[in-house]
Amino acid sequence: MAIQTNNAWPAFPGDEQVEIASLDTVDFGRLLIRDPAEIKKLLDVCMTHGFFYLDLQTCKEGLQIIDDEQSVYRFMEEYFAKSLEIKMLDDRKSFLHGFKPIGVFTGTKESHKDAYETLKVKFTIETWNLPEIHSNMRQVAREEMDAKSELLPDSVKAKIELFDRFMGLSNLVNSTLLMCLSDALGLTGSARLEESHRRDQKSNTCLVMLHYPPTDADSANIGHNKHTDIGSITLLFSEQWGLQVFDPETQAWKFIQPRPHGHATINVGDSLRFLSEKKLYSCLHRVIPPTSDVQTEDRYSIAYFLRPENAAVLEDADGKSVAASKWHDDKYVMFGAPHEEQDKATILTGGMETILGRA
Ligand SMILES: O=C(O)CCC(=O)C(=O)O
Ligand SMILES: [Fe+2]
Repeated sequence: MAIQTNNAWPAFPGDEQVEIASLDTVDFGRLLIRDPAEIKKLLDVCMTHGFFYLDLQTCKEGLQIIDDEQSVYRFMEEYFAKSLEIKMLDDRKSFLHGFKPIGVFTGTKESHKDAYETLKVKFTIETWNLPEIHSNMRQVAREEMDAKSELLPDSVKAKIELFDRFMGLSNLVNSTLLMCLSDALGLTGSARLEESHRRDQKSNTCLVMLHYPPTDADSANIGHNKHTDIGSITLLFSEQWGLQVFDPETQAWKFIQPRPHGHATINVGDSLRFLSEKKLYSCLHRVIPPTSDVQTEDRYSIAYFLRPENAAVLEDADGKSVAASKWHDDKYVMFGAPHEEQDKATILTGGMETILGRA
């Protein structure tokens, strides 16, 4: 469906008419109270598209995330405006911690590198997973542990209360989705999805803040290459255009319209697809400059990646058993490989290109 992008809000940067994906909206407040109809809707969208909007305006926890989302954007604007030299002090050479400069991974176009920088946050202990701890004590525990952490950037330490709350609530959203999906799939006992995302086990769950600065048409860096997400559920926020999803029906990329001030975008990742005996749909997506190869505005996005415990065993697209942590590490290595190598294996797109057609 071609949409008049000049009527869209937020405004589409540019005069071009582009295809926009029509995504369903799931109500988070209804999921929190385990509304059966909403749970069924959640399962349906995860089995058909694997990408949907989550309305966060219908409960107090959701409203708090929407508020905090704005504070995280303000933090990001300030952080990414620093010089590269300063930001590199936070480079931890890690997929889970600290700063990543532009150009580490492969871009959307042949022989181009990526056009985004990131700041990743993972706390030493995930205290929000311990509901029995009173929130004040939780805060103290967080501050004491992470004040000493060499992995956590100082600018994050300075906003620890904001990140603690935002990541705790993001975790609540993603684990609620996981529980509802287990219910909807009729899973019981050790087969429930929560059982491979246990609170006291090590995982690669983390928060990633992404910044796509303006670029020229002749830049050697472009976009965020096509991929499926590594983990189970991604909670994503952005106020700017650029995210696209591959539509198998038309075999074309479609833009996802940002819906700021109330909605998150959710997508299913490879691990959840593999854990659900491939019943759930891990969708193929990418980020490109909305105006023909030129990124005219700064784009900021916030992704909270829920991933299974490191030791969980997945059956990948080729039917091979792989530990969740190995799938994570191998996929990150593949993000940096040239297109030719990426196209030879199923890892970059979690085997979804076999199902969807080649993007
Ligand atoms: O920046 C975005 O909107 C999406 C980023 C993304 O797909 C990812 O980091 O996995
Ligand atoms: Fe992604």
